[in-house]
Order: sequence, then C-alpha cells, then structure tokens
Amino acid sequence: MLKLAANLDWLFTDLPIAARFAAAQAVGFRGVEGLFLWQHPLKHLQAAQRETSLPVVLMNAPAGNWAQGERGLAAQPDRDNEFHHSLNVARDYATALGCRRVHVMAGLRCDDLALHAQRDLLTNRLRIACDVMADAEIDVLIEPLNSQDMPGYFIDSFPLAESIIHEVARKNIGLQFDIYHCQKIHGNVAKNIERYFTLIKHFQIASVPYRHEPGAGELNETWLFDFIRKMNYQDWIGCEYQPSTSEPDSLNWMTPYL
Ligand SMILES: O=C(O)C(=O)CO
Repeated sequence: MLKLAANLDWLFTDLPIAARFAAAQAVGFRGVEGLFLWQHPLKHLQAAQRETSLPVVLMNAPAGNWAQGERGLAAQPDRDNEFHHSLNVARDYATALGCRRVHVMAGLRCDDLALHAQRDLLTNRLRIACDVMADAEIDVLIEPLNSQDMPGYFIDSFPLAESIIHEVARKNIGLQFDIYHCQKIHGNVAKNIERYFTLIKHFQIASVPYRHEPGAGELNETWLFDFIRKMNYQDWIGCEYQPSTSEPDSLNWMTPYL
C-alpha cells in the first residue's frame, strides 16, 4: 500500500477547503498536502482534519505575490521581513496541523544579481528557514522545477538542488523529488531516484507531458511505484496533477494502491 497524499491545490479545487479534505478521504487518499493552505483560516483546516483524520503531510510557505508571478522569496534580495514572516506563518500552520514538511520556494533568477550572490543569499536564507523550523521538528524542503512550466525558477536542476542542500548543511533540509519535474528536466527518472535517494524526504507525481494523473502519459508509473517501494521508501507521495477527465474517472489509477 502506498502512502498517497492528495494535493488540495490541484485536486478537488472546485470545492471549499473542508469538502476537499472529505473528497480526498472518500476516494482513498491517506493524507493531504497543499501549496496555499495558509490562505485558509486555521480553524477550518483543523476542523476538516478532525472530521477526516487525514494528516497534512506537506505544505508550502507563503511564496510572495503568486498572482503577479512571484514563485518564492528565499532567493529574492531585500525581502527579509516578508521572508521571515512567511516562515513564521508556515511554522505556525504546520505546527497546528501536525505537518512535518514545509516547502520553501526560492523564487526566480534575478538578472541584476550575480549568480553566485543570489545563490549565497538562497543558501543563507535556507539556513535561517531550517533554524526557524528545527524547534518545531519540521523539515525544510527544496524542489527543482522544470523551466517549461516555471521559466526562470532559480532551482532548475537536481544537481543544483543537491549542491545547495550540501551547502546549507542542516539536518532538517531535504529534497522534494517530483517525478514529473525530473522527467521534464533530466529524464532517467529511476537512476535519478537512486542517485538522490538519501536526500529525498517527499515525492510528488504527475504524468508527463501534460501533468495529468499517473498512467496518462509517457512514464510507466506502476513500474516506478514498485521501484520506489523496493528501495524501502516509507514516506509520502504527493499527487500534484491536473485531472485529465472528470474526476471520478481520473482517480481510477489509484485502485491498485489502496
Ligand atoms: O510547482 C510545483 O511542482 C510545486 O510542487 C510547487 O510547490
């Protein structure tokens, strides 16, 4: 049995937040995750969690002005106050919801800042993030994102994420390995899972190339799930995809894993 979590900012999004928890539970997801959970009143999330008993397994920290194209604050100069505020919000929500993983997004490459200077800024900010989260026993995750979907995102490859994680050098930093992004950036998914396995604290999945449910694209997810299982991965796989059809049909892929 896989520990599959529904990403509530990709699935069931036509429903209010409490109903998204309930819909995830009804179809057999064992946990939930989300990018924008902090946009909802905490008491609504806590009530939904109580009703469904679904753990919140991953949440993103506030990532700047998303509507205006921002994709994180950690590598953005002159945003210290906002960055600290976003960490506090994420830590408070995660603590109240029992969530042990927070994705701290870097944001986009700034052309007017030398690459090494922006990288140093990111590394220092991630150390701060790890220190803020450590007391609450929360891990900070970073994730490479493919440049077709997120042009200009600072962490645009797995080797870069790996070297940043080593530079940050905190116990509570780790890699969010999205199989969809890996295939789009590098291909060679299984070999890359092996290569980065010791850094991985969370997987995400969507089919390639259209970011639909597993089984709707070029990868053999059944084989990959088996591969991950054989590597003795015990943690969560977040389902972060856009359903290809009406949701009931697009959830059939889960049946063998429930
Ligand atoms: O865009 C993605 O893939 C993310 O997981 C952002 O958190």
